[in-house]
Amino acid sequence: MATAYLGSKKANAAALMSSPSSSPQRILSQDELKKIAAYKAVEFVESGMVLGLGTGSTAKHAIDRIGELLQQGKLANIVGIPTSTITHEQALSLGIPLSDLDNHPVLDLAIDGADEVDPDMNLVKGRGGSLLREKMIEGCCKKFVVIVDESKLVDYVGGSGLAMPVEIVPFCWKFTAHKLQSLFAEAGCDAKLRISPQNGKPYVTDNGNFIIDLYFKKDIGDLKAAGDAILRLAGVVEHGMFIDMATTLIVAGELGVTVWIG
Ligand SMILES: O=C(CO)[C@H](O)[C@H](O)COP(=O)(O)O
Repeated sequence: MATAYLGSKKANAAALMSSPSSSPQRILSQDELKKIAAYKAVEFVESGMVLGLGTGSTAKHAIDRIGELLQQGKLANIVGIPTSTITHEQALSLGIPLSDLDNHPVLDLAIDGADEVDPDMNLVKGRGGSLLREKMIEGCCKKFVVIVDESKLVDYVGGSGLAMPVEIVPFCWKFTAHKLQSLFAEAGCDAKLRISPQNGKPYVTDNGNFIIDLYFKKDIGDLKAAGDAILRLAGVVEHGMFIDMATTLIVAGELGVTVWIG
């Protein structure tokens, strides 16, 4: 599969958006594309690195690959910092040595998926529920490599019509959900408590919190201002917009892999 290395965010966003994602003849499955992006990202990993290990079906492929390379002796002395309990368990099962931010406050590299990527490499993350730990860990990395299949590319944050998650404390969650919805009334925001499909109860994060999923009908505009307004609400722990955090974006599509360096 061909790889293109691109440098300028705006120009290449346009190029990526015009890639033929709507082609009627789909050759590779979405999961195969995720795996291709993940394996490409692992090419950035070197022995001795402290690595942020992301969460989700795309990041899972990268962690499997890191485990495989360690077992083959092609990588050594890796320290992984997992972004969720599920990733912690996966990494442990693969024999990847693990640590945490208390012991390794600066990471060499993190690899993680995303739910949306806008033309400026701003992300929506957290549909898998791990946004707080992801943001803490990925905010401490010298390099943050984001891996997606081309379906994750959007014109603007919220543009997929799917959720922008916000982690909140459980105390009076309806009050906080209402405040969040009111904040984005002009964008036609709908705020919904995330429910666990396993037990029909509120979804509880690794940190014991709830998640409110925000759905926007329109572009919310200034992301930094929106993020700051969300964080000013008492009851909010963190939001799923990762603004100006990604340093490298790897997109796998039907025509090949694009490595987009911000
Ligand atoms: O933010 C995340 C988890 O909290 C994931 O990175 C995001 O949901 C993408 O998941 P997937 O790789 O399964 O599509």
